[in-house]
Amino acid sequence: MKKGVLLVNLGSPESPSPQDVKKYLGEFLMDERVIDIPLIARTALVKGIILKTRPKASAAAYKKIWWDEGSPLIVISERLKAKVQKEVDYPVALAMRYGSMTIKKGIQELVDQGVDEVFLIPLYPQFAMATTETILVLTEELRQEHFPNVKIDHLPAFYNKPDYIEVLSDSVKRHLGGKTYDHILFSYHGIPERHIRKSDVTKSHCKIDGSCCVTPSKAHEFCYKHQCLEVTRLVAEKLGLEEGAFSTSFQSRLGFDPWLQPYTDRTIERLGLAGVKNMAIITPAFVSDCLETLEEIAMEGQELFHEVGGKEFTTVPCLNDDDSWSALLGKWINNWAK
Ligand SMILES: C=CC1=C(C)c2cc3[nH]c(cc4nc(cc5[nH]c(cc1n2)c(C)c5CCC(=O)O)C(CCC(=O)O)=C4C)c(C)c3C=C
Ligand SMILES: [Fe+2]
Ligand SMILES: [Fe+2]
Repeated sequence: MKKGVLLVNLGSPESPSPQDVKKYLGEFLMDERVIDIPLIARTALVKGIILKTRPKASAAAYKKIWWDEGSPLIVISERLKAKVQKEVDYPVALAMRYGSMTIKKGIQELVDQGVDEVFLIPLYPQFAMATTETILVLTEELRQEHFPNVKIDHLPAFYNKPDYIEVLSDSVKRHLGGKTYDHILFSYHGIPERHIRKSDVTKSHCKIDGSCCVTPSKAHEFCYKHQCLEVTRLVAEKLGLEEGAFSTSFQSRLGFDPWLQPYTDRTIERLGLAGVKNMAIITPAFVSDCLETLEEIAMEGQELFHEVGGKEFTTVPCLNDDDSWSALLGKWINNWAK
């Protein structure tokens, strides 16, 4: 069998125009694992409400972070792919869950090079139904329909792999440069609390309040909140951060359902009002910088912090195309191929 690798990230609009943003959001939010309500209600919510107002505001946000080469998330993922390719002897392709760089095209690109055994790498450290699961389900559907002779393995969520924690901690240390901060905030993309309950394989473990997340359980293999809290704990331990000098929060909520808490914007506000002058923020749910890190955190978050009396707001870049990150992916790929 000939082996190949498919890296998959979320995707981005084709351009920051309201039309392209609307098209992208339409595909993304109509995914039943992102907005997980019945089709009729989802269509009414997405097409009848969200797509009438959000594309204009989102397009303005995308314009602020767009690069000459395109969307930061796509450009960074392409740079990462090129570096991973240098680490391994197998063909590496890149696809996005939404948009024109489809998973089907990614598999086809590998098949055209003779590949019939694919290592699928969802580029998310933590499992969530809105990210890893939707990639795995769609890939399996595509395999059955178009590539029945191709074998596909995948890399599970890697949030607690010691080598990942080491690479992430080293990157954070390098970017924080030995300075001391009043507070270090680990901000993860939020999800509705309901998603946590749905992904609970035991059907009774997850209580959302966080107490369950520190009680060992089979549920943790698919519990986004547990996995986020673990990344914070493990990185804080590696960096020797003291209890109280760091915390975890969840950003980017949408709609009126309860999402994982505490919310990042309210946490930044609370920290500033409590007298924190100098804070750093790390975003380990994202492996590449994107709208949610470059605009929501580095721009909006900073503005909010200054409004409530904060002075220095340092954002740590994602792993992006760091040499140590591409080398680690190369190591995981070579281990899989053995
Ligand atoms: C119900 C809505 C959403 C869920 C659930 C959700 C989960 C989720 N998303 C990411 C990663 C990214 N999300 C990004 C953008 C983004 N996310 C949502 C909604 C949900 N995400 C929206 C509407 C948007 C678009 C922007 C906006 O209008 O606010 C991005 C950035 C993409 C880019 O082009 O830069 C990423 C990355 C994770 C990891 C996650 C669950 C764990
Ligand atoms: Fe999102
Ligand atoms: Fe939990």
